[in-house]
Amino acid sequence: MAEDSSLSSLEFSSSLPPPRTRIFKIIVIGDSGVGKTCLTYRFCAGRFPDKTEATIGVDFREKVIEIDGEKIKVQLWDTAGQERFRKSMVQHYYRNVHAVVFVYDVTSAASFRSLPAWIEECRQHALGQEVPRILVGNKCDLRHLSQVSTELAQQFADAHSMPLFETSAKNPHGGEEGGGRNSSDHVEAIFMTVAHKLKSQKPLQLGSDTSAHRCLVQRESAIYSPRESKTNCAVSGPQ
Ligand SMILES: Nc1nc2c(ncn2[C@@H]2O[C@H](COP(=O)(O)OP(=O)(O)OP(=O)(O)O)[C@@H](O)[C@H]2O)c(=O)[nH]1
Ligand SMILES: [Mg+2]
Repeated sequence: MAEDSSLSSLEFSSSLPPPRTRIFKIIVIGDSGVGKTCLTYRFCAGRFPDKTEATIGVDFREKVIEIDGEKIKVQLWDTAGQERFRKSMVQHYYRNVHAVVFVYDVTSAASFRSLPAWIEECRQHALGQEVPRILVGNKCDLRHLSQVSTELAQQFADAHSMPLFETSAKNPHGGEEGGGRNSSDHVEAIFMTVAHKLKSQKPLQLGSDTSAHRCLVQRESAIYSPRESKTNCAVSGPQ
């Protein structure tokens, strides 16, 4: 009998679900060519891609990071900047999103001027004010070609209550290629900052209502704000 009960407790413990990994869905948006694919690739693969083509629809990149002993899956949605490649996907970008990264290219004043339109798109998709937004000026390795001053970008960021990061997906340690300047933010640090912010905003909820369960019951049509979503279920692909 004693043997039986120890067997069943062994079976029970081995059938427990493995520790869950929360998913933070972060969308990266901005004009075509600003470097969204390169930035997300740099964060997830750790290097600048050899070659990129215009993104069609969306590409997903994921990286599991650890914050305070908790494993978190950062799921980056590398969206298409070209209208014709994004229009059928836009509503999926914004569904259950946890944070938004706006990207402009420091060598393109036009990409900076487009930012209000990207912010407006977020508004139209009813993104809650609690969803963190950050502003990233990319291609800082080409400072000598810069068309957007840090001061101007900072004013814009302040006006929209966003932190500003200036970086380079190509040379994330900053500065001109081969030069000595070292003023850019590291790509890794930027996404880690977002993840830290999300983690502090969404403390891990313990209890029977597990993330796996919620993911299963979450309906495609269900719209809820990330604040309501205590367990951060995110879809794993285009819906
Ligand atoms: N010098 C420099 N070039 C970059 C950097 N980031 C991206 N690029 C280049 O900019 C071009 C566009 O980069 P992508 O990452 O494909 O741009 P995107 O924003 O994803 O464009 P879409 O997919 O069309 O929306 C490519 O030729 C990249 O090599 C950077 O930090 N520095
Ligand atoms: Mg792209």
